[in-house]
Amino acid sequence: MKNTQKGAQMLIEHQHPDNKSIMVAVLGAPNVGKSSLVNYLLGMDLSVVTNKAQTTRNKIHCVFTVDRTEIVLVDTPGLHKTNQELNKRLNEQAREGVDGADLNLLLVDLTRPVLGQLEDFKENMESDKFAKTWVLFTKCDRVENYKELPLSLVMDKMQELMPEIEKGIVISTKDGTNMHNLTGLLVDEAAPGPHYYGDGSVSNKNERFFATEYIREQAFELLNAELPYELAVVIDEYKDMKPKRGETETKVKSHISASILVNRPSQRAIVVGSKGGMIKEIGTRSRKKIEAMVGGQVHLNLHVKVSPKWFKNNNILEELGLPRAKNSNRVWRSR
Ligand SMILES: Nc1nc2c(ncn2[C@@H]2O[C@H](COP(=O)(O)OP(=O)(O)OP(=O)(O)O)[C@@H](O)[C@H]2O)c(=O)[nH]1
Repeated sequence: MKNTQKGAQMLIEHQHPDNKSIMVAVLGAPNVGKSSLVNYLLGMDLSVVTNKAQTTRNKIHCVFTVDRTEIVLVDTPGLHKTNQELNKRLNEQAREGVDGADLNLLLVDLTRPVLGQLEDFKENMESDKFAKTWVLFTKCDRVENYKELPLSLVMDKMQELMPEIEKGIVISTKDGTNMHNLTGLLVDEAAPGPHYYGDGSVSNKNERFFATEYIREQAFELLNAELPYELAVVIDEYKDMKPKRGETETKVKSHISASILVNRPSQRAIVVGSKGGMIKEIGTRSRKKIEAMVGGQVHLNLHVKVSPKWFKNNNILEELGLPRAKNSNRVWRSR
């Protein structure tokens, strides 16, 4: 997906001799605040955020620049113990996220026991080798007197468990604690070289991908309990209509038909809601977000389909960008 700056000028700019870049994997357990961090640094709501665990299902490159430094954040699904096929593939996405990263940001939630989160991370990552890692202690706005916590002792223990850990930073994306500081540290850490994304892209994923994400995000927000985890969104049709003569670019209409897949017929009834109220609300909310992304009007058609055990179906998982085998879709060059 691209930002609005002119392509040719940007291609020249990305070759500038003063350019620097860094690839940063954003890792941690479900719900620790990975996507919130990415969106904060990006300055836009690109990655989906909900209060439910396991919202992010794909590794997503999110790109921003500070002066001549390009920072590529790789948002990843939360790592967790699992035997289920879908969850195994989510873990695989996170493992691929560290592949080729110059730096890992390992997020641990200050409102939960922190050492346990690190132990789980090491176990679920199934690797003994990591790039340089910084621990980000998240959600400090929710911890009274966090400054009095014995974090240097915790850091010593963490470094014993994982020697790649170089430093720890307390942050909050709610009140901005240390976010400016973190950006500066990332810029300092970047190495001289051309930008990975010189064409103005803000992500390696396209608008079609984010359309499914925003529909799923709204469904996650609006539906209760366990249902969201048995739900997926696939696009059936995505058509950009050219503006008619006299119409401005901003009036461009996209026609999107998408299906919300559920596992059982009873779930279909919940997603449709009484008199279609729930699906209508999911549609209205996600359409607004997609319109903000594409900068034009969107006509969104949503259907709910029962697709039993879709989360074990290889074809559907592949369509959702979750291949079985280790299969990196990196677009950057190695240094
Ligand atoms: N109070 C507070 N809440 C936060 C902060 N960062 C994230 N949250 C909340 O924590 C919840 C999870 O945030 P996400 O950014 O979706 O977490 P994630 O790690 O990407 O989650 P997964 O996609 O499940 O792996 C959301 O309700 C956020 O609003 C923070 O700094 N302070």
